Amino acid sequence: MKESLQQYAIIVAGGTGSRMQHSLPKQFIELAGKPILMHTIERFYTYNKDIRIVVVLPEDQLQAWRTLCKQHKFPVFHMAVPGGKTRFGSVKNGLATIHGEALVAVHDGVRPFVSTGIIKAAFEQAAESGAAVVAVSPKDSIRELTESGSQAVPRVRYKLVQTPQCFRADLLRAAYEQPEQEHFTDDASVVEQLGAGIALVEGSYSNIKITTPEDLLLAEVLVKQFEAVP
Ligand SMILES: Nc1ccn([C@@H]2O[C@H](COP(=O)(O)OP(=O)(O)OP(=O)(O)O)[C@@H](O)[C@H]2O)c(=O)n1
Ligand SMILES: C[C@](O)(CO)[C@H](O)COP(=O)(O)O
Repeated sequence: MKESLQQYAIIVAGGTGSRMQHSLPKQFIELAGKPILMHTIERFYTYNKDIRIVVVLPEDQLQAWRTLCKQHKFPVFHMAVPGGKTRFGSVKNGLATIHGEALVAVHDGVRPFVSTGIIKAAFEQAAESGAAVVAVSPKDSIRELTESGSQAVPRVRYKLVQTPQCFRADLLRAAYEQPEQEHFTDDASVVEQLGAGIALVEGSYSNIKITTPEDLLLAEVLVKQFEAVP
């Protein structure tokens, strides 16, 4: 039987959160008494106590993060590294700390409501096929913008992509050797550029990316439900 590979999580939290219009980068805003980023890290540790966690932070926040971890007596061991100007640069910096054969999940630091079941399913699929991405079906109708206005498109042909996005480490490394391109909005788009197939794993409508102020209101509700039924 093949031994299972070491699992890593790169939790990207190197952004400024401009759309949140808050005085703090959104990953540090407190939810139920601790920064959003701590909730996110805990999800991966709850899933697997042996996972190795790499947290990517804005360079000027590294010291502040260490202080926050001390203040909150945050128990989860992790490596913290400085981010890049873009998400692509931040993932690349996180990936540079990972060597050898492994499975790597890339997850947004501002998606604290990912379930352990989804993390498990994404890792299992990546172990089988090399690349797996969590996604949900759209609930709204979709229109594509055209030169003359817009046009309805069949929504059954679309998925909304979330994180975690899990990959065999060698595939992810090769992908992030490529020069950054404008259409690289997530890790799957970078890996796909190599010609690799991407498997989809069912996500959850609770696995929101906290992006704009109204997401914080929703997060206040979700965190209560999540703490009751993790
Ligand atoms: N240079 C960057 C930009 C983004 N991210 C991370 O990627 C995730 C998803 O990005 P997004 O929600 O866009 O975060 P921000 O870039 O911080 O937000 P905004 O675009 O509103 O400024 C976040 O956890 C964010 O911290 C990162 O690690 N490094
Ligand atoms: C990676 C991602 O969360 C998948 O939905 C998304 O692409 C991030 O986009 P953002 O513009 O960096 O928030």
